[in-house]
Order: sequence, then structure tokens, then C-alpha cells
Amino acid sequence: MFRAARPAARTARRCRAAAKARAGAAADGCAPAARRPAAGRRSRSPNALHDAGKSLSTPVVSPRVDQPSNLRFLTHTRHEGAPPRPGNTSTPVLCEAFPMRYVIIGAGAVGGTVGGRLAGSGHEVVLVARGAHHASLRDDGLRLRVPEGELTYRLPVVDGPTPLGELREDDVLVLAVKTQDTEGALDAWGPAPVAGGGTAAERLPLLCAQNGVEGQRIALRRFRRVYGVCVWLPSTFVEPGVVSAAGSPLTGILHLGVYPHGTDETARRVAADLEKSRFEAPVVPDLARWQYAKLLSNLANAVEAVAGPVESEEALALVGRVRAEGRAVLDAAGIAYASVEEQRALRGDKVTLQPLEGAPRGGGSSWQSLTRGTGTIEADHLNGEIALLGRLHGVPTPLNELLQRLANTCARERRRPGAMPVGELVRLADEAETAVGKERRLTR
Ligand SMILES: CC(C)(CO)C(=O)C(=O)O
Repeated sequence: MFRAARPAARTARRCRAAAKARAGAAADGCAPAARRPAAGRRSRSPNALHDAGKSLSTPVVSPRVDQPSNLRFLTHTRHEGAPPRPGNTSTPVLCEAFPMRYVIIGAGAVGGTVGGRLAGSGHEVVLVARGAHHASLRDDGLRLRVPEGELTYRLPVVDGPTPLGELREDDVLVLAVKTQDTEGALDAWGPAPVAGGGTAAERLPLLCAQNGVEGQRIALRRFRRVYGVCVWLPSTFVEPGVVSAAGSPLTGILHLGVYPHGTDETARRVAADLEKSRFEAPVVPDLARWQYAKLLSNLANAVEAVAGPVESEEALALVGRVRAEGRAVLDAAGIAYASVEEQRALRGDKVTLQPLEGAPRGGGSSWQSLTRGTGTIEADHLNGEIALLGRLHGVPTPLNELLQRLANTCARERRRPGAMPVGELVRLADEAETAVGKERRLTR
């Protein structure tokens, strides 16, 4: 529960002292350095299959949970690099000396990994899950399979905000559900009351750790304080209660920033916590540039889901065409995106996939949706985002439309991933492009 704040002046003094100490450390060259990968390692694609490896050890980790909150509010400010948000003039800024509690809404592959890693570095974490996953997390803890072994985290687990009572003023909500589940999650969490008055939507920071660009836009309709995350985190939902993340030496790279643009103290504090938890977390004023670059890479998700691993020359060539279509659309829309070289330079070998026993990585998030037979898939917000922008800016997108349609059909009909031979998919892609070419000639 939220505790009474100390007198603001005293808290401000403590925070200023902490900031001064940090600045001094940085000047002395003692600031925490970004983790560097071991030299000489070969990076593997996060989408590669990993099914060989060594035995798992099973340490039971007892992260700090339910520790008293030391949170104190310092000042009120607005985020930098962006105009003030209406109604957001009294956003409390949390003093860096005091910890925050992370409420992970959607503790699946990405959410479970982020939550587990934060808990492992001593942060207070609440997991939100439903059904069999909720029951397993509650009864047996979160089992996180990572290159160090299987780590078990016994954390508070809820299926919605009600069991938590009032949310705390130091809560950070991390939305890690798939984009198509965003509305439902926000319906539940937006109106939740926060200690001291107001609702989550009015007062708490909401970080959208999702693929695509739409979740944060949906969120900003309801929440005042929205942050975007560019999620580079190969992870898998193995079975209820178990998630795996094979990246090493880092578990993932999570760019973050204020949505729609800018940075602020909350983003920096979250990033600092993530950087203590095996992530690199650059706080960037132009997050969209990274997110659109990631969107281009996620256009291949549907190819993998529909036709299996993108390994053959045929499949790689098709992905090249699908991404070229995506780039043409972004260029026509005047949307900037980080280049492949810039992304490669930043990521280097920092997130190299290691074999994990008992947790083979079959594929990316769309592949996993088909494997689990969830009945839905993210394609409307990946290939569908390109189709939407194409229609808005007059650029035909036959390949992305085709993939969006096929991926949705596979999900709806609960087909296994890779059900269509890649040759057949290429034939359909050729046909779709030819049809658009003919249509254009006729309408000229
Ligand atoms: C890059 C990767 C594999 C992990 O973040 C991904 O985006 C996905 O699975 O959709």
C-alpha cells in the first residue's frame, strides 16, 4: 500500500543528493556501463530453432517481494522534447532513490521474461495472467528458462486489478499483451483506483511492450502517460507457468521513450531498472524510428507462421519482397525508420541465442500464436499496418495484404504453423502482385 509521503523539501534534498552522487560517479568514469557481449561470438537470428543443449539447474530464486514501498514524490514536471500533454501538468515524478513496483499486464513470453528478470534483480513485480497460466504461476511460481538454467520466481499473481485493491502511486504498468488484446486489458486496468485519488489511466505510467505501433496509440486514447517500447526480446511461452528467453549475454534490448516522442525521468528510471536486469534499455526521443524498423522486420512473422522457418532461398527472397513493399509504404508516408546497418551496429552480438534444454525456440510471436492455437494473431497490426498506410498514401501492398489474410485464416482455423509449402505461398504472392499490376494498367 502507499505510505504517507515525507515532507517534499526533505525528499527533494535526498533526490538532489542522489542525483549529484550519480553525476559524480559518471564524471569519475564509474557510471554503470552498457553491457558488452563477449568478443568473438557469432550472433544467431532470434528466430532460429534451438533444441540442443546442456542440463538445466533449478535454483529457486527468492526475489524481494512485498517489501515496503519507500516511494516519495518529488516534483511535478513534463516530459522533455515534446509539448506538454493536456491535463498532465501535475504528473508526479518519482525520485530515483526509491523503487517502483512493476505490474506486468500479460505475463506471457515477453511479459514473463521482463517480470522475471526485474524480480531477479530485486525489483518488486506483480504478474497479471489468466486461466491455466495464472493457476501455474500462482501454485508453482514463474519458471523462467534462460541460459543460466531454470529460475523460479514466486511473485504475486492476479487476473485483474481488483485483488490488488488500490494501485500504488509508485506502480508502473507494463502492457505486454498482443496488440489485439490491448482494448480488453485497458478496459480492466484504466479505471482502477490509485491511492491518493484518481485512476490508473489518469495517473500511472503505462509502458507498451508490444510489437507494432498501434498498441500505444490505442493506449493514449485512455491513459495520459504512455511510453512506447521497441521490443527486441526473443522469448517463448513454453507451457502454463513456464517461459523461456535464450538471449545471452543480454536477454533483450528494449528501447523506450515517451509516446509519441520525447524522454523523461520515468523513462530513465525504468531503463535503469531494466539495465540492472540483463537488458539494454536505451531511452530515445525518437522511439518511432526504432519501432518502424522493427515493424519491417516483423513483416516476416506471417511468412514464418504460414509457411514455416524462413531459411530457404525462396523464403528469404519472399521476405525481401515483403519488406521492400513495407519500406516503399513508409517512404511514401514520410515515416523514418532506423536502417538495417544502424540496428545491426546497436545490437551486435548482445542478444545471441543459446540452446535451452526443455525449451526449444520454435519461432517468433506469430508462429507461437498458431502453435498455441489462440485463435488470433498479430497480423492486422504488422502486415496490416503496412496495408493501412499503403491505402492512406496510395501505395499498393499486395504482398502484405496476402500475408495478413493468410495469417488470420490460419489463426481462425487453428492451423499449425508452417502448414503451407513455401512454394505455394510464393505462387500466391506472384499472383497477388500480377493482379495489382493489371488493375493499375486498367485504371490508368
Ligand atoms: C524479434 C522477435 C523475435 C523478438 O523480439 C520478435 O519480434 C517476435 O517474436 O515477434
